[in-house]
Amino acid sequence: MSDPAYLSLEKLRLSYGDTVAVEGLDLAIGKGELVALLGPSGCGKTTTMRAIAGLLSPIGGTIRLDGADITRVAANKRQIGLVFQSYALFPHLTVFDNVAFGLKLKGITGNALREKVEAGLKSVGLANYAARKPPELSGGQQQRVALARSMVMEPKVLLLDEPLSNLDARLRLDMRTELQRVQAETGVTMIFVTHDQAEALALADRIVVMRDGRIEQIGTPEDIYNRPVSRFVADFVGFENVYAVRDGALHAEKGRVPFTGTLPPVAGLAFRPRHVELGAGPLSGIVRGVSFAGGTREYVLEAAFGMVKAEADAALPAWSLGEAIAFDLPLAHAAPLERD
Ligand SMILES: Nc1ncnc2c1ncn2[C@@H]1O[C@H](COP(=O)(O)OP(=O)(O)OP(=O)(O)O)[C@@H](O)[C@H]1O
Repeated sequence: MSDPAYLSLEKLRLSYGDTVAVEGLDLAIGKGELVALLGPSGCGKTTTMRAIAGLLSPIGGTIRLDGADITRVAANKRQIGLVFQSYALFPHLTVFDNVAFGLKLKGITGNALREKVEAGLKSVGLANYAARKPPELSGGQQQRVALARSMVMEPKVLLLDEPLSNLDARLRLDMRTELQRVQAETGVTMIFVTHDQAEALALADRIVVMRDGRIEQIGTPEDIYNRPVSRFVADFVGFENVYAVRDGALHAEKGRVPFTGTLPPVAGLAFRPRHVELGAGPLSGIVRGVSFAGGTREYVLEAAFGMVKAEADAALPAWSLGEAIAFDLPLAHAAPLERD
């Protein structure tokens, strides 16, 4: 990340008619960075991408790329590539002609065209598939053709909207690696949209968590995973037990958690299920759910203050439904929240 503001969004405001979808968005992305926009459905991820691509005109704010104000520059003049979740390949054209399509529009022909297309296909591991047509390819291969088609245009920024969402779990993992490799080899700046936290954590240099058209938190995957700033982010990255801190006490949905230690001056505390200590401690709950999850067993406990999600090594003897368990929420493992 050499230049922290290769692409910058400043006070960006985006709407569909009277509906404001994105409000006051500030974001600076460095050259060569791989940034994930993460958030639930409807939080404004795609809308933000459409504005960066030039497919939606902002009602306020500025977009700068490589030192130039591109807020009002037409989409096809921005040098920004776009890969959508539906690959939108031309089914009747060969893989070669699909990848060549945009280059031809730019007037590139002959050997120069062939070399670029072949290099593009090689970069996504499809050098031997040039003569096939999209229906003769797997979903993952089609996705890679779409990636090659964007990459050969040598975009300054590549936008990927849910690029892996149509792939099965196995292909998804392969494509994650593929995206990281292409990004590392070409150094292209990439922004991708996902509502899958595992995907964002695995791929991104930085994650932008969005909520209701605003940014809730920006940080490295480690920041987001270990130090969520709010209940919203904590929920999103798997802290299933989130409590508010008020008047020196811990508050859950149904009342106070009878916590004896001194609480830090924060707005909330979040505990991952695997950090709930089962079998001993000052708290107690009845087992209302137990499920085997491979290496661990997941428990839902009903305590007086509400439900608690816990996890224990599957090698340990299992507690049964209806059994009462003592447990502890160890402060040492809690993530402190700046905002509830
Ligand atoms: N064409 C449209 N006309 C009116 N409102 C729209 C339009 N497209 C999106 N919206 C609204 O704008 C808001 C943001 O939508 P957006 O598609 O950016 O969300 P998203 O985070 O990408 O969601 P998803 O993960 O479901 O794709 C939502 O409230 C949505 O209903």
